[in-house]
Amino acid sequence: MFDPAPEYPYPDVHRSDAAPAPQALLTPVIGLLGTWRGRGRGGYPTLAGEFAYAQEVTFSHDGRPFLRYEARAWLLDADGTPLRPSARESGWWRLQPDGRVEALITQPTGIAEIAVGRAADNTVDLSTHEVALTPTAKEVNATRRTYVLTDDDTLTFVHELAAVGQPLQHHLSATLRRKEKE
Ligand code: HEM
Repeated sequence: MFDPAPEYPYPDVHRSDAAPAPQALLTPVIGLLGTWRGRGRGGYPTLAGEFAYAQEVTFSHDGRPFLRYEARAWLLDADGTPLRPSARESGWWRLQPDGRVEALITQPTGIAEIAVGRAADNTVDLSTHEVALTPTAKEVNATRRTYVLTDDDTLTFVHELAAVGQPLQHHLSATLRRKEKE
């Protein structure tokens, strides 16, 4: 006979004052917990021009020393009206002693990144360790992501990209605000 399992008993939490308490290694990234939303601009030498976009980013944890990370973006026209869905990605940021971070990030465009870096002084800086591509993905060689908490409720994000034959350079910058605490 089928014995149904109970509901998953360890939900993710999006704030530092909820149970379970964040694991001690998460200390340098505690300020990121929650959902962030804002606007940015992007471009690349291979693209016709700059573009405007909006982005929503969520960090949560389940009491263990890693963050669950999710981000989705959508393009905006000159009036701020949504044009179409754009990049999405999700992954895991594994916190190590001394603020070292190992991140695994995958995208529906066939790109899987392993990035390493540090979280310290309200800044997380992640650079490519390895990129894996599905057979039909665009060529991506490296990225660099910098997240800076400029105050409790403001997160800036800069993304640099080495792809399709171009050296590492600016692809995106955004300023995000914390959504109401859940
Ligand atoms: C907020 C997130 C992002 C936004 C809004 C964004 C936006 C865009 C846009 C608008 C394009 C032009 C093609 C198109 O219209 O779809 C593009 C191209 C591209 N993006 Fe992004 N992107 C984002 C994140 C990323 C990330 C994380 C990577 C790689 C790890 C990436 C790699 C690329 C590559 C390789 C191209 C193709 C360039 C070419 O073929 O000339 N993007 N992006």
